[in-house]
Amino acid sequence: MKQLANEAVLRLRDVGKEYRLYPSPRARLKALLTGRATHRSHWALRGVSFELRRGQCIGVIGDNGAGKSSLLKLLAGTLQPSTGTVERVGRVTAILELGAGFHPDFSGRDNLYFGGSLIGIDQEEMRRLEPEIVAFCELGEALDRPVKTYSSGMTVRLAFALVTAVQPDVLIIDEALAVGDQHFQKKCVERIMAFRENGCTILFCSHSPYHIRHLCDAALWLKGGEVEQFGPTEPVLAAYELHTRQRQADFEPQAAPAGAVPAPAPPARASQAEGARILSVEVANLEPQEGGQPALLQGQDLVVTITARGRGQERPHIGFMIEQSQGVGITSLGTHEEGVAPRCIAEGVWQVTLTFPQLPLHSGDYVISAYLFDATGLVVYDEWLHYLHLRFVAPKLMPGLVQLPHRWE
Ligand SMILES: Nc1ncnc2c1ncn2[C@@H]1O[C@H](COP(=O)(O)OP(=O)(O)OP(=O)(O)O)[C@@H](O)[C@H]1O
Repeated sequence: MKQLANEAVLRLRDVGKEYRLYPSPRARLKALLTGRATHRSHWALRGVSFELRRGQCIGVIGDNGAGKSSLLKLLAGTLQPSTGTVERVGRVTAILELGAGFHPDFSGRDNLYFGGSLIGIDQEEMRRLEPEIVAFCELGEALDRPVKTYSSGMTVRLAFALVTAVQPDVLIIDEALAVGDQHFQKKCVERIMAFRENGCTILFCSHSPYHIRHLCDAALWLKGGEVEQFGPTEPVLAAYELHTRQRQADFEPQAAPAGAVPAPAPPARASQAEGARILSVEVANLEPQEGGQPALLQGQDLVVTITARGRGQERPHIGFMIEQSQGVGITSLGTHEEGVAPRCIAEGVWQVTLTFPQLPLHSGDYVISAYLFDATGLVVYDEWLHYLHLRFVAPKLMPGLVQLPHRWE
């Protein structure tokens, strides 16, 4: 069958998922035996309808408990919907709960055949794929040891190599990739990107707005089990970030009054890469203000210096983002995207200075974030999200957000 570029590969119609909560295991058994309902029901998803087309990359976002994992499991087919239908076209592969299907007493190699048969790879095909999988997972001699002797990182490597040995039509990924070392994470991301270039539809759930912004062409925001928004990434992400900030403000009644902006906050996320982290983010010519007001930028140039420690000898990449304080993204930049190499200022310590001459923004309050990436720019080592709020006063008062390059005739 000829496959059309905009053909739907996944279609959900009015999908709901109910979890039944019993007061005790005994009550569950009793309900089973008597057929009388003694449970409390919890609808983790309700009325979810959308379509994914071939080649789309979708990021799923939402607060804890919004139903993201339940949705991914329904799409993967490891969970059945309580209402509605999920239609899949072609091969759907899920990287969820990696390694959960392995048999602990079998060797890694035997588990390839065992696990492969569960995801539709027969013995003959596995014999053909085995050398590639073995090379990718880099387990060496450990491959012939029982899986129960593996670390969680080793299990993930084997499982990832197995489930991605054949390019699927749809790839579903949760945060499982956070396990495993940076070297392997990078390989995984590269493989996923290659799938994407070959027209595979990718759906992933991530708490990293950077990855969603850069990898996805659409975002799906789940709120309380329902689709709050589904559409092009940027507006959905901006709306979600605004919601997150409002939620935070509701939870922090002691925080500064409306309009006031907090002083530099500690980093939003500590680095997980051995030692790789942002060391400082400095903005030149900032004058602190009283009464919780954001620091005032003196002059018209915005000059930001970001210093970071890399991983070993690797030359990392550095990213920057500026947004309106109320959550509208303005620009994000990365050295990897512009072929810029951060300068080395001490062993393993790197720095960039980013200058926006005559900052073309209108007067207002802004917030900046800094990112540290690996040498490919794919893996985020560290992120200081909304690190510094600042106020900028443009020479002229004009409505709007930014002065675009323009020409009058
Ligand atoms: N097996 C289960 N039995 C009962 N309730 C469940 C079960 N799995 C999930 N839930 C509930 O369903 C809701 C959605 O859970 P889900 O794990 O899908 O959310 P999530 O968006 O992935 O959350 P998180 O970001 O915290 O991982 C939550 O209220 C959760 O407590």
